[in-house]
Amino acid sequence: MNELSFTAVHALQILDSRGHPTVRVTLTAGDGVMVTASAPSGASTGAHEAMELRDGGAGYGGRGVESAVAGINSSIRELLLSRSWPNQRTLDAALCELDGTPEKSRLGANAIVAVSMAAARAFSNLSGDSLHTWIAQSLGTAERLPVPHFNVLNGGAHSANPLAFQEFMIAPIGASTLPEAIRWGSEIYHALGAELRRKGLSTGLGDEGGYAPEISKPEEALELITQAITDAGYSLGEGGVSIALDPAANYFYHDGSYELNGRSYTSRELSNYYDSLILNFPIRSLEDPLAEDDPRGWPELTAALGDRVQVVGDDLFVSNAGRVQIGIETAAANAVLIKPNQVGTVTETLDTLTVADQGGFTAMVSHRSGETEDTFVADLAVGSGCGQIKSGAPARGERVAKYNRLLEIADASPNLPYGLGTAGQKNGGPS
Ligand SMILES: O=C(O)[C@@H](CO)OP(=O)(O)O
Ligand SMILES: [Mg+2]
Repeated sequence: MNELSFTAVHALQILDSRGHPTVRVTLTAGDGVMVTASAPSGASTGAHEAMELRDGGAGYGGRGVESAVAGINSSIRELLLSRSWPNQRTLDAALCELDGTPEKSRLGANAIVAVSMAAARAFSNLSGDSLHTWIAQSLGTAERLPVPHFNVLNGGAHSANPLAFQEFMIAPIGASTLPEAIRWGSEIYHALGAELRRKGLSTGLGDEGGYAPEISKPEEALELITQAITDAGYSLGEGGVSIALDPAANYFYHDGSYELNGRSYTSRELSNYYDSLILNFPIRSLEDPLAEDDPRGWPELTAALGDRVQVVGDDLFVSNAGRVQIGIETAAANAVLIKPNQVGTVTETLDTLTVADQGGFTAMVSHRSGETEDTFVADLAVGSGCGQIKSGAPARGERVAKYNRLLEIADASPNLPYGLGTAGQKNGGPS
């Protein structure tokens, strides 16, 4: 196989969907082909995420995105041009070595992930395959079009409303094709808007394009969403549309207890509360139901609910293979959320997917709340064959960029299967 060489490396600052600066990089390969990637950025972050160089955040040394860009245009540029590259793993390892810190804080995880994703595009071009097929070949997986999990109602750190839970997602698991799933999602999103207008509630949006009405109880949100699903003409649950929640519990965990609905919950009480929500609503997946600093709570919750719902670690695992391995050994969850910028390179992201799969965990590929028009995660979801993606609401450019990329892939590869696949088999849904 040919090795990859580069003739130019250039980074610049662009804006993300929240209007904050972020990094875009363009690499020119030896054959003249240019590839680009941009780094997203989270608002509700795990303590163990790789560290981006970001403006204004505490603990970032005030160096900001400008230094991330400067690092790419100097030392990373020098590294990439200094030799040819046999594969992604070698290139990512060299980036990590150049950074030299465990959390990628010197060059910045935002600089490193943008370069790593652009390099993956260059390697896929060199191999003559699409990015998703190159990912599948790197992982040894079968490609699959994932079930989109549309975040139609926002709370928590992604909105100003009093709702503690961060994300209320709809998953058209009963659709038979990806285009159909996307149509269902968009129809339900509009039905929800109409429902909110009828009730005199705000149709203002949160960070991920979902509505952010002034409601405070999760049950109210779930009633509105199930009504919208029915109004749009779809059935609830298997064969129709299921619901996934990301409470992002770090953000309502204070001094050892969970503060929501005007009271305090222990982790066991919160687990019982989720149990009642699961009984009353067609919920298939619960992400970060507990805080990352509640190590005893996670295995208890997973033992109680894990045979009925997917229990996904996001802030808990931060897409880190070592942390997922511990999660598997302690049965702390049964699934992992995959965000390349949480861990910082494509190679580490793929390794985490492999560890999860080997340990019997399912995986869901995810965007960040601060996004760009980059569509890498759409290809990652297809190539990994994990069967699930979340990319916000079916509205707003930076969110639909990913769904539109999935539609493009579906159009170009009509024989790819659609659906949850093993993610459904392990968690009670149809394949
Ligand atoms: O918690 C999450 O899952 C994400 C993405 O939806 O949010 P953020 O990017 O703010 O961490
Ligand atoms: Mg999350």
